[in-house]
Amino acid sequence: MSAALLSSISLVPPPVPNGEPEPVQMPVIDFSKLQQTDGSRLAVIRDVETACREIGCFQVINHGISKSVMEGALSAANDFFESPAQSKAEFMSPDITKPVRYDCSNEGINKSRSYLKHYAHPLEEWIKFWPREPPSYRIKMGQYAVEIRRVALCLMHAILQSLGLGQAYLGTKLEEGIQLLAVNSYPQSTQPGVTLGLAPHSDYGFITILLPSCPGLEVMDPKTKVWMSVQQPADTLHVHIGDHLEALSNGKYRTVVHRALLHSENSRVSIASIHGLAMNEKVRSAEELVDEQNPVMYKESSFRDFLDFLPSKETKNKSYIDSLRIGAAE
Ligand SMILES: O=C(O)CCC(=O)C(=O)O
Ligand SMILES: [Fe+2]
Repeated sequence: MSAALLSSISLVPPPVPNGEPEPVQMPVIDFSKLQQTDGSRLAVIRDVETACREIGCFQVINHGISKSVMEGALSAANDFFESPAQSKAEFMSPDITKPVRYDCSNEGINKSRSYLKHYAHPLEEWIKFWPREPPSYRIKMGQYAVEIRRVALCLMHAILQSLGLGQAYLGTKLEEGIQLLAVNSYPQSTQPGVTLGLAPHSDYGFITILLPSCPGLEVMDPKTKVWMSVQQPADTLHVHIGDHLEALSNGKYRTVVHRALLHSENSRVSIASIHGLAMNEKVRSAEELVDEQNPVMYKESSFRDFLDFLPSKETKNKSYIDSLRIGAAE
């Protein structure tokens, strides 16, 4: 492992190199207060509502995931990408329905991102497909996957409450839902100025929780369309809203357009944990959020529909969320 890469596995973000925009502090949600039953939870639910409506992302503190679990997952990710090409190659496949997929082709939006994607819930069903190299990958990534899902479920219930639907709105559908880990690797930038690692896109699910080894994530301000460089203090988790939550909320909350830039001083790994409903479960705009002024704005769709959309011709002209928006320009 290179010294540069080793030094990037730390939860203390290195200083932002000269010439790059000042990072923006995102709204902060105190996760520990969501566990309380008194007014503190309601105050945090109001903060969740404001963050989701105004910017579509927030950061979570006091989530209870230990530093060693977070660092363990980042170092397992890093060690996987550093492992011999041969052990990564076994996961290369054009079939996007495979349980584990590695891609270093830098095609499409992956300007200079290599990634490993795999399902993570239920863990016992999927972990047997995960990489054996490095030997600690399954243990460390598995621990992180379980912990981050606990946080994700609580946040998704809080988001449903913030929409006025009640935290139990979807019954057990969130618990039965999928978790997909996108484990990303970006080289250190060799060019002066901004270099794209991952081109602008939104994530398909309800929420994505991101853990990076160093800065690089940018989110688009939904009002001004200006890119904001995300500041993620040590030990926090970055959460953003995905396409299916936009659809469920009937547009009250908007999916977050984001991209990743290469860092000028470090190579970078990030782990995106994507959470949504089960593969064939259709997401619909909540009836409670539909009235004469707010007619249904989205077609119903499932994760399976998203997988079918990816290789389709339609993908070339529009994003998945655009394909769901009723009345959007064809
Ligand atoms: O690496 C990042 O910061 C972003 C990753 C991402 O957007 C994704 O995996 O969908
Ligand atoms: Fe993303």
